[in-house]
Amino acid sequence: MSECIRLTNIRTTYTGRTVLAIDRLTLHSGRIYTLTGANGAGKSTLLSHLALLTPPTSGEIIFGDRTVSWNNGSLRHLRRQVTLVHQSPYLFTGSVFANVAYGLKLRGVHGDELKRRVESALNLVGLGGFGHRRSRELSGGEAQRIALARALALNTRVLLLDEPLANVDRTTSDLLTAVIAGLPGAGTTVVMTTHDPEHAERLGGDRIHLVAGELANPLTGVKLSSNEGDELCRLSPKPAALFSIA
Ligand SMILES: Nc1ncnc2c1ncn2[C@@H]1O[C@H](COP(=O)(O)OP(=O)(O)OP(=O)(O)O)[C@@H](O)[C@H]1O
Repeated sequence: MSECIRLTNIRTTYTGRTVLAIDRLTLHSGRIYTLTGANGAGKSTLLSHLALLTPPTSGEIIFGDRTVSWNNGSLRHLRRQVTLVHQSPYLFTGSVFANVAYGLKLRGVHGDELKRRVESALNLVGLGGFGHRRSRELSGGEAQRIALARALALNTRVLLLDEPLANVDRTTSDLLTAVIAGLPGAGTTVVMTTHDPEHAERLGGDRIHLVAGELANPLTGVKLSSNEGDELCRLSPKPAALFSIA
């Protein structure tokens, strides 16, 4: 199993307060991770580092085989391999097609290839045929699915999803869960944050659980020792052992 992202000795501090302290964390290619933790545990901060949007105060991030350097042009190249879908994604005024096509066009995809990739992404989220709809006329759940389609169309190496299931009904949640669960098969590394243990269980994958900015066992809340962040799959509980669902 090849390494996709490795974090070493990460410390992130705001006004003198350490909000993230991760000695080692390794994410593998083609795996799915659910990122859990209470409000303020550091999930968004970690997601922002993984998206290469903000640097930690100290420590090292290795992306693929490259150490991330925060102040040179290579960052732009690396960022193109990561997509972050925000909890309340912004769709600009215009058609659904234009929204999904936007990032592809920036990457130089045009014509039939553009059309094919947009339609295939819309089909994946169950909204085939929605291309002509106005984005402002979508329901919240539909907008969430379009935002996911926009990310899927880019087919990046890493997909980061911030609470994609938080504001959708059960049917949409099931559909999105099935789509997300299928992504590692295509080689994508997925990290999805959630407050809801049931969502984490339904999606499966390995758990990255944070307690006050540190990696912890999702079952017990006990902080991990420094090398356990490399072995999350060993620590991730089997669903039935963790939660019972009605
Ligand atoms: N820009 C900032 N300036 C100062 N403190 C910040 C900043 N961003 C985050 N924090 C603090 O860092 C800690 C971690 O915040 P973060 O948003 O990463 O947590 P979270 O787990 O995503 O929380 P939530 O579930 O509420 O979204 C919190 O105590 C927060 O107040």
